[in-house]
Amino acid sequence: MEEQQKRAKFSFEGIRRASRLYQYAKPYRWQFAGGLVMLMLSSATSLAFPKLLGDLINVGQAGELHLHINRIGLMLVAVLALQSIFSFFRIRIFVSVTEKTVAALRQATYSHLIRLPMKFFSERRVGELNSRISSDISQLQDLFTTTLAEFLRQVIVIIGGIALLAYTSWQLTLFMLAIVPAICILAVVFGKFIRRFSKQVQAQIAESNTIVEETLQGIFNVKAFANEFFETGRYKAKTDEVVKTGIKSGTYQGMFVSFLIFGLFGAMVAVIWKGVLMIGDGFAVGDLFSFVLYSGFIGGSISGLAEIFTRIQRALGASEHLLEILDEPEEKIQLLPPAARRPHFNGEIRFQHVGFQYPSRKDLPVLRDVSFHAEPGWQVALVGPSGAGKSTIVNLLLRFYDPAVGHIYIDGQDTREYDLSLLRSQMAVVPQDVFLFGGTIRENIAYGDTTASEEAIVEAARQANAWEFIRQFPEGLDTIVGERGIQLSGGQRQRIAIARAVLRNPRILILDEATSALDSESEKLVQEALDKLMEGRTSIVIAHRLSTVRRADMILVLDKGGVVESGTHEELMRKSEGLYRGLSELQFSH
Ligand SMILES: Nc1ncnc2c1ncn2[C@@H]1O[C@H](COP(=O)(O)OP(=O)(O)OP(=O)(O)O)[C@@H](O)[C@H]1O
Repeated sequence: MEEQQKRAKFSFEGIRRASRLYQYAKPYRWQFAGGLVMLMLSSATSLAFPKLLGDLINVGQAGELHLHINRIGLMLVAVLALQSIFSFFRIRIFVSVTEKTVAALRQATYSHLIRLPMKFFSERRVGELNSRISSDISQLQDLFTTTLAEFLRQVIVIIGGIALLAYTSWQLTLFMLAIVPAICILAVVFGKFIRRFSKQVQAQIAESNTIVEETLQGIFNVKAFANEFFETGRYKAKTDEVVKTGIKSGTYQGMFVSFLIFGLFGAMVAVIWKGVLMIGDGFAVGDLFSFVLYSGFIGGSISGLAEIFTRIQRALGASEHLLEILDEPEEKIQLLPPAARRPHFNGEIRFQHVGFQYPSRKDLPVLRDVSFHAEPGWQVALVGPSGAGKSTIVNLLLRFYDPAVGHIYIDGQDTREYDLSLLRSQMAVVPQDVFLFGGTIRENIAYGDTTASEEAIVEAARQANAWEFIRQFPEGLDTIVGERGIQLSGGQRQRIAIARAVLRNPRILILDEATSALDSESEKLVQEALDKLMEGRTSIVIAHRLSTVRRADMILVLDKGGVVESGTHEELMRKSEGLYRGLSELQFSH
């Protein structure tokens, strides 16, 4: 029952909601109208054929073929020529409108998607979002280029055809109409039933594609865990499901087609039978011939409508998915003028009784009553066992999320009151797993400030101790890294990330220390670069090795979401029962 209600709502609400996507086509509405005119003209000319052929037979029957053959022949050629011209322009115009509309829709969806808050991304899979932009939009493209045009053409043929038929013989038209619409209604009901299956097949195909995408992206893990057979099994199970549903859907489709053939051709036979009985008295053989042709046109169009109806419903489903994304509220970010990006903050940070849980797991408090105060230029180290909430503190500072209770102040002002883009422009992150985009080293460093000059980039690389190794590559800054380029070592990637941060010149620096050990030479270079980078800025360091936090101005020891100890290394070491001292002894005992 509930399912049915939902589906009924889907039809009416769906069309209304999907019509909102019309805004992307609006700039091209006149062009689209031109295409519609072409479509109407080409459909109308196609309606002239049966009439002309019928006339040809009639004059033949009357033995006057030689008198009229040239006239009718020429008219047929003219109709053909007109139809070709109209069809060419219809396709050309519709394709151009569609391409532009679909590109606008793609751009709008992507630009919206990338502005959504982190909360949105932490709850969704990349593969799923990817398919929104690729396959859902392609379905809409089909709708605009072929489906809609087909739909209108069929409607014109049906209405125009019936009008012409009624003109030839209204009795025979009534007879035909008594049979065909009944079949048409049955066809639509059947078509709706089939649609359920094609939707299911699509969903299953999307799921199996997600497996391919995720395992290829994470191929390192798949291989390292020797899980090739496990993944093959998982993929096989999913694709086997597709086969099962696909075959079921195919069976019903087959039944649907046979039903249409039997019903429609049966109707045609009935019409011919009735028509033959009516010949004579102003109704000639040629008229019956054109009548049957028109009925064929109409029958074909009606059966085509059911398929088109299914396609429109599918496109409605796709637009529903897209609208779901487009309706998600964006983060309040904006393009900052370069002047606004200049150092702005002093870098004083205060957490006041901050409590937090992730929106996706509301029952699990991740931070409880976290309070601390860092003076500008301080180096604050966050230590504590895995899952203690260190990264969460950073997430809140970057305002990926807002605290559930309490406040975070920067320079005495609540972070919620700052412009989000300005706030983030004052920070830079050197993450644990450095992500390099598949481009040149130059582009990767310039990610910190996309307007930076060549000199600034080189200087940043120098400061990050990265210039030495970059210079040794034959292509220098233009060396391609990432998927299709050379693979950099862990230490090199870290230094690229540091150069990125240097270029950004942030007031607040966030460092997520790499957990993987670098060799001592590389470690020295990275540490040196980091020390230089931290100079004169407030920095929050997520420390995994206690050896690096000794010089911190303040160490916050976190456990189960709360700050259990805080102070300098010396202060904390004095607490004989303290967690920090315990952890410290554990790390240095071997
Ligand atoms: N996006 C998220 N949605 C729901 N829960 C999350 C999310 N991110 C982290 N958590 C949970 O919040 C808790 C704290 O995680 P957090 O990443 O802050 O810990 P951490 O101290 O940085 O750990 P580690 O040192 O292992 O990185 C964990 O229990 C984790 O499962």
